[in-house]
Amino acid sequence: MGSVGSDKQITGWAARDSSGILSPYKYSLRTTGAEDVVMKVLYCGICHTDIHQTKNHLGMSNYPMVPGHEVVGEVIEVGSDVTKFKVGDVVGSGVIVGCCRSCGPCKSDIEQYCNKRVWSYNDVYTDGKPTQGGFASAMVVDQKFVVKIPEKLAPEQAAPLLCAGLTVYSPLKHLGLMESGLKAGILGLGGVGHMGVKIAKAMGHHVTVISSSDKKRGEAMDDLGADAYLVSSDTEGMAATVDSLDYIIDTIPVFHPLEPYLSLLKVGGKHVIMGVINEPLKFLTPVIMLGRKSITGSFIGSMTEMPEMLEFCAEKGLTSTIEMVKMDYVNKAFERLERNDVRYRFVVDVAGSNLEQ
Ligand SMILES: NC(=O)C1=CN([C@@H]2O[C@H](COP(=O)(O)OP(=O)(O)OC[C@H]3O[C@@H](n4cnc5c(N)ncnc54)[C@H](OP(=O)(O)O)[C@@H]3O)[C@@H](O)[C@H]2O)C=CC1
Ligand SMILES: O=C/C=C/c1ccc(O)c(O)c1
Ligand SMILES: [Zn+2]
Ligand SMILES: [Zn+2]
Repeated sequence: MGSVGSDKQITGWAARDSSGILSPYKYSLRTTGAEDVVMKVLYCGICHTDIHQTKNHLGMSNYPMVPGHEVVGEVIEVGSDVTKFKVGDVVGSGVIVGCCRSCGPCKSDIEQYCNKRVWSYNDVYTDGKPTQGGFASAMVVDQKFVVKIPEKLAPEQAAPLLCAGLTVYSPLKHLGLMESGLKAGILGLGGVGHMGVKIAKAMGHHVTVISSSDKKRGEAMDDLGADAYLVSSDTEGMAATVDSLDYIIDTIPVFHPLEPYLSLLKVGGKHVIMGVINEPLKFLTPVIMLGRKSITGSFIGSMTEMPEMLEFCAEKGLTSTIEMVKMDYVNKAFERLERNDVRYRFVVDVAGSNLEQ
């Protein structure tokens, strides 16, 4: 297996243009560097960001693009200076695979905010080659950006934690929102949102799901354990919830008005924006001033928080709720995710899809 990381040709599934349609694509892995971990990809979750990127919603996409940043794999080779991992370990990697290591954010262990961050795909690595993601038979990742998957977690269910789980855990920790008894709003019950419900419940919060439809009510309450379910177009329900929430995790991936949701926050409440939205959001200033409310954003989490979040999930018995598919279903899965037809994360069984055949 030692040759896999030595400019070996592998197969991934790549988008070639903004249609976003993925098809098999052969490319070479970089030669294994001293700090590199080579993993055979086992599973990779499909995040809504993969749609934004493959369909060029942000106008910055380069093709061919192999997406996928919720990657769980088995270590098949390690570089000479790798100390944290050995062959056979089950490991994960996420959205970021590189940073400068010398700026303020890097020195403060919040390297996700490094302006020289290297994205796991649709970016250029330090060797000048394009980065490619987890919908591929293998990946090479610097050990700093690799995490061990706790044995208590099933690898396929751990995959969505590497982006969706971390994206919720990090702002709750950073904003001091981990104490029990808080009142949470989870806006948009998709991949990130469903982990929001599970993580907030595990922290002892009272969780209200705020959804665009009534379709997920039963599952949200019965399966995910939400305490309340509010449809955003239900004016009476929204009015009854005004001034009651400590925070809202906003995962809506498209333009939406903020004022109806900001009014649900208590004095001092926090609206945390997660969605990647390519047009300006607007709101009238009194809605935040007359309540000292904050609107903030948050981007994944750090590599220090990653193992902490996985351990939190393992200890609390939290897993993601997934629909597992093979790679030949990936285009259908993207299409279903885009039309809000998944409960709650697709995970591709990459190793079981025999990409190298
Ligand atoms: N900041 C960060 O670090 C991260 C950002 N993201 C971004 O967060 C967003 C959500 O990602 P993810 O959870 O994977 O996406 P999903 O598609 O899985 O979930 C989004 C949810 O938002 C709601 N929604 C979808 N379309 C609309 C619409 N037109 N109007 C109102 N509500 C809508 C739906 O919930 P319901 O049916 O309940 O209304 C849907 O399930 C994306 O923009 C993604 O790029 C993702 C990960 C990390
Ligand atoms: O899924 C994780 C990535 C989120 C993300 C946040 C901000 C941004 O500009 C992106 O391109 C992606
Ligand atoms: Zn993601
Ligand atoms: Zn940096």
